Amino acid sequence: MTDSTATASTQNAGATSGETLTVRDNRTGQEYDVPILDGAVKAADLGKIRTAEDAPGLAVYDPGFVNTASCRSSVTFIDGDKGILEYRGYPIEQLAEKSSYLEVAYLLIHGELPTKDQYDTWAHEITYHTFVHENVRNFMEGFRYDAHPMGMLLASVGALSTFYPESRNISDADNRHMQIVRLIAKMPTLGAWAFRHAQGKPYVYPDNDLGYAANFLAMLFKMSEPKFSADERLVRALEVLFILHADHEQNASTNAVRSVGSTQVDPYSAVTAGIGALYGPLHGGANEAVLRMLRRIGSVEKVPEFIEGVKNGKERLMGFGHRVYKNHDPRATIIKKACDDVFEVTGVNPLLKIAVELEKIALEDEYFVKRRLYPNVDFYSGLIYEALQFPPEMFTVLFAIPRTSGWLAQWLELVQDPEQKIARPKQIYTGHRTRDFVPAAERWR
Ligand SMILES: CC(=O)SCCNC(=O)CCNC(=O)[C@H](O)C(C)(C)COP(=O)(O)OP(=O)(O)OC[C@H]1O[C@@H](n2cnc3c(N)ncnc32)[C@H](O)[C@@H]1OP(=O)(O)O
Ligand SMILES: O=C([O-])CC(=O)C(=O)O
Repeated sequence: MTDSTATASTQNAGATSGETLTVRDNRTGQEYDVPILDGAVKAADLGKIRTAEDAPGLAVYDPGFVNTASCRSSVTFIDGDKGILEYRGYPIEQLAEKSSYLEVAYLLIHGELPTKDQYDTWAHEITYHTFVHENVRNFMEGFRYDAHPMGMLLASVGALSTFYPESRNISDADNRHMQIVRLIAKMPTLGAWAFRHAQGKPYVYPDNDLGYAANFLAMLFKMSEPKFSADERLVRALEVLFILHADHEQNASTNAVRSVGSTQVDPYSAVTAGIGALYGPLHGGANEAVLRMLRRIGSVEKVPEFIEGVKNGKERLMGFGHRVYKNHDPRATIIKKACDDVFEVTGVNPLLKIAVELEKIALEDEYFVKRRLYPNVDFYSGLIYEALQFPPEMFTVLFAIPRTSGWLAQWLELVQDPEQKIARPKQIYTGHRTRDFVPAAERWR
């Protein structure tokens, strides 16, 4: 039993469909009878008793992993009911206010805040690995003019693995460190090039004299909008967004990184899987979807009608709801405040009014209250990105870049974990059983 506070009765081992399994919570002494379905017990039915040992001989059926802990981790702590998020024990509010993205990346990867020397070495390493091989650049130039930047990023990160074949040796600590540095360093370069590609503009090389976020902005906007690399308030706003997006325990993309990483593949391939998962509109792609939704709604007057559509199941309120946060997402609160700082420089994004009205109506509406749906990290971030003149297609790239440090921290934890096994879930088979094959010539006669 891995959960020290709860055990289950094993008296029903070997039970089959239609029967029930009795599980006992040792903390409360309470016993539950849970139904057995096709040789499995629904994890949701097990309540607080969640380990596979609770149902000996049976699979635990848990679509979407609502009640399944896939790993032990010391990277990020979330209390979804209280709206608490901590990286390595440090509250997100303090990190967003007082730290820098590179310091947070160091913290996530190494587990502790850096000393001055450690930070200087780390920042130097990251800064001097921002350049990307010219053949990757040529590869990126081959994409269609309207290629989605997330698709370009995904493919380019996958391609990087071929430039560093030594990255397949994941048992060597120095080698692992080198790939972690390379990935964190090169993501902004690849992201900026994907953006320039869509704009039909020449790619801009990294400037090693600039900090992480400032360098990224320079590669994006140099020649067209130099003010974005100059205004410190905007650089800081981007830095804060990077900190807020750096990690979020076992979200879908991190789970993808861990799942692929569990095969002991190189970290570029594992992170590529994470980028693919993040691209989806129910995950990181929601920030792009929110902006498109706000534009489609068009005015504050149309908000009630839109909300009705959501309640009738015709629409989904993008940027709302979360698997873990059932009270509020602390990142959304910080981002909403950051909007004010950014809009002071750029002018207010007119879509803000629609977003605020959506939140106001939703938070008073029984549908959302009952389901405990609140704005998540993606609800307000797009408004800042748009004020910084990013097109919506870039929003998820702006998520993927900082999430790379979190993915890699979790990957590192995974490959160093002696309990780690290849991720290979069971299934509940619902198809045909053995039947005789009839050759095509006979079937089509
Ligand atoms: C960085 C991130 O990934 S943050 C999340 C970004 N994603 C989004 O913003 C997309 C919109 N939100 C959603 O789709 C969901 O809330 C998710 C994917 C984030 C979480 O999904 P789950 O934990 O599986 O919740 P689930 O889909 O079971 O929702 C529970 C109930 O709330 C409803 N619901 C959940 N989110 C929403 C929403 N945004 N709008 C309308 N209804 C919603 C569901 O329809 C369901 O209702 P029901 O019980 O009547 O069937
Ligand atoms: O944790 C989740 O499910 C999604 C999320 O908020 C994130 O990845 O930042």
